[in-house]
Amino acid sequence: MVVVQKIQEMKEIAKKLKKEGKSIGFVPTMGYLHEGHLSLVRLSKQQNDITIMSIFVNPIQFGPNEDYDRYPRDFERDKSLAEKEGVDYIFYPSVEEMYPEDFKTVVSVKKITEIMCGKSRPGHFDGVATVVLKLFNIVNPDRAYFGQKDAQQLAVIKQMVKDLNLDVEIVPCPIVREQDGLAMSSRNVYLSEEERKSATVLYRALNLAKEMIEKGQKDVSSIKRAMEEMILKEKYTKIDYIEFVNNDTFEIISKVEGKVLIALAVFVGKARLIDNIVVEAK
Ligand SMILES: Nc1ncnc2c1ncn2[C@@H]1O[C@H](COP(=O)(O)OP(=O)(O)OP(=O)(O)O)[C@@H](O)[C@H]1O
Ligand SMILES: CC(C)(CO)[C@@H](O)C(=O)[O-]
Ligand code: BAL
Repeated sequence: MVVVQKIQEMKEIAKKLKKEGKSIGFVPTMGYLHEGHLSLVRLSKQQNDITIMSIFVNPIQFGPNEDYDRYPRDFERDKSLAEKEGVDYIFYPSVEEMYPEDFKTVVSVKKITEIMCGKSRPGHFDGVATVVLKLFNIVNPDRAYFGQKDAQQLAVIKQMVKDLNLDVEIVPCPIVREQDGLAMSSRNVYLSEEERKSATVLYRALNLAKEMIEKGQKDVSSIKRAMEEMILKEKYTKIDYIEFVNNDTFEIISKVEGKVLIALAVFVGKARLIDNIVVEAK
């Protein structure tokens, strides 16, 4: 496995691989790897000749009061996990390499970014779209792998790829969970032992919604109320949002119909955790 820190070098390697007729699978991450990230790598390895992972905690997708400084980082640990999984290249640039002093461009996907995480984290998806487009231009992947855990991010990237006619296939990957249902996230390390127990309520609340829908409940307000009650019963929790949207259009819905994405963000102590589930109403 090779670690590449310079953009020019990464571009030259990607160009050479393409010339040799090799397909490139790309797994963008912010590091502090867990089984969720590694599941993306495994799929990439099945579908491509070469797998490139990026590890970059992207400052422009964090708000001023968010956790950029304390976001967990451990490159040596990440390197050995990636190598064990068979990653061929890690692209690991510095902030200065990605954003030189005269950097001026923003990529902004409209509309679907006005709700959910986009509303709670103004500018977040501009930062994500900008860095992902840069990474695509550097790595030149045939396929790129994104987790369904960040469902809105996945929708933003798909929209950007479509709108800007990018030659990359976006491959969605299922959410990997701990045994008790908590979605794996680098941010889970922020949780104390007590908070970790409360954090299981995100997935429990999503399943409560699913059960209510399966029993015929179609009124979103009633389902949301039941979810809120369940979440707020747990210690250390504060709801950021619970949203029901059409899974294809990301339009907010008030009545359950067709394929619905139920997404939530909940603070458990200082950790802001997200999760979601797709439910198909009969
Ligand atoms: N539990 C998971 N299952 C599947 N994919 C995941 C999971 N967690 C993260 N991913 C995916 O891995 C990629 C990199 O995500 P990132 O490095 O932000 O990890 P994270 O653990 O989600 O961190 P964060 O704490 O910032 O949410 C994204 O495409 C993300 O959706
Ligand atoms: C896609 C991404 C690597 C862009 O910084 C990040 O948002 C993430 O890890 O999900
Ligand atoms: N996984 C999305 C990156 C972020 O929360 O900033």
